Amino acid sequence: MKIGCPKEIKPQEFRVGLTPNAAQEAVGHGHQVIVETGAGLGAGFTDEDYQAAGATIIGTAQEIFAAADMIVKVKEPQPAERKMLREGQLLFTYLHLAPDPEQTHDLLASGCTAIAYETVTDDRGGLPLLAPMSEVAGRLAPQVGAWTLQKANGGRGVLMGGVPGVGPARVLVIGGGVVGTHAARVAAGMGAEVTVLDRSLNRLRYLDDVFGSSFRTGYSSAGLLAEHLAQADMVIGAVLVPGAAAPKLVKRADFASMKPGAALVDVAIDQGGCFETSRATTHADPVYEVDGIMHYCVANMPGAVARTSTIALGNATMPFMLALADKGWKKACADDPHLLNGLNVHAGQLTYDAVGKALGIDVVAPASVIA
Ligand SMILES: NC(=O)C1=CN([C@@H]2O[C@H](COP(=O)(O)OP(=O)(O)OC[C@H]3O[C@@H](n4cnc5c(N)ncnc54)[C@H](O)[C@@H]3O)[C@@H](O)[C@H]2O)C=CC1
Ligand SMILES: CC(=O)C(=O)O
Ligand SMILES: [Mg+2]
Repeated sequence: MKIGCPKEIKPQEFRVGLTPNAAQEAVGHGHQVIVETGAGLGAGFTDEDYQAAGATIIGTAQEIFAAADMIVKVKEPQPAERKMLREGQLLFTYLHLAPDPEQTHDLLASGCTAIAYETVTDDRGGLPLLAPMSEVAGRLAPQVGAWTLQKANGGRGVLMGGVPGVGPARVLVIGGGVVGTHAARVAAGMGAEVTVLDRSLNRLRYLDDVFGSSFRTGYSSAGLLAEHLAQADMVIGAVLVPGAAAPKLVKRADFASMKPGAALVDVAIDQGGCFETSRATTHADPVYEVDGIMHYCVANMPGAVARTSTIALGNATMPFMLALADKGWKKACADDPHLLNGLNVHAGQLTYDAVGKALGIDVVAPASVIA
């Protein structure tokens, strides 16, 4: 199979879909790998690194999209990339379709087959291709939140760990999954007083068992959420209902009871965000203010630490990428129901229920398109 890796074109996105190590594995499996010139530079990989791995360097994205059987990327295809996708071509990348009707319609119109990293599952109920980037974004969230809390950035002027004689920042994390756990660990490590709310009692039990007294846990009811919002210096939004648009848990009306200059970090923004007032921002202009509350809503946070993120993502995607290339997508999905769960679009039809529900589009059963 011919595997194509274009340079990412989303603003300030420095990750790349294939590492030289992944390219080398694919070449070792008998595949041809074509990489756009400069695609890896943001993550510290040169064209020569890819050539040494056996890949061919190509001058333009147009040539990659025209030649490749499978396109491997990081972020959802941008409008210019969507125009280059074609019937029968396989796209393997993050998609986040539920909050993005334009992208969904373009993918359907292209006739391509699209497998979304974020809905591939594993045996333990996890999302193995979302997890590495959730680990990164979770660990980044208190760091960017602490920056947002600084006075010059519009924040409340509160130091995460406080100092002797002055108490620490209060950090509320909504959603105790991968993002929430890593965010809580780092915020607690910075000395903040941290509470994590979740709707899963099993998850709260796990957090309590593993992290003991380093942060508190609570059941995410509207009443408890309101209590904690009023106290918080920083709120990290980390909820997920897989594939679906994020529930809007914090409303604009809640801001009246919050501290002026509090920082909201909406990591769930790639699924539409869990604060009513959230809209996606970029690394170039990450923060805006609504009613005195600062919002950080960057939808590709891991792009800020592109080298760490690219390697972490590549570690997770490689076996799936190789299965798709070795077997073709139909057999790879037939053999692995977890990979089949990643199928969102095929030949003009949606194949993922939560996306169809969010956008009001009919869905066909994924099993029916691999039969
Ligand atoms: N902005 C960015 O750059 C990035 C965003 N993300 C996003 O972060 C979000 C979280 O991802 P993960 O932590 O991997 O998901 P996860 O599935 O590990 O955790 C989500 C948690 O939310 C909880 N939850 C669901 N509804 C809730 C509610 N009403 N109240 C409280 N908790 C609730 C679930 O029980 C679960 O524990 C996703 O939208 C993901 O796409 C992930 C990586 C990067
Ligand atoms: C998960 C995601 O949206 C990202 O890594 O950019
Ligand atoms: Mg997006």
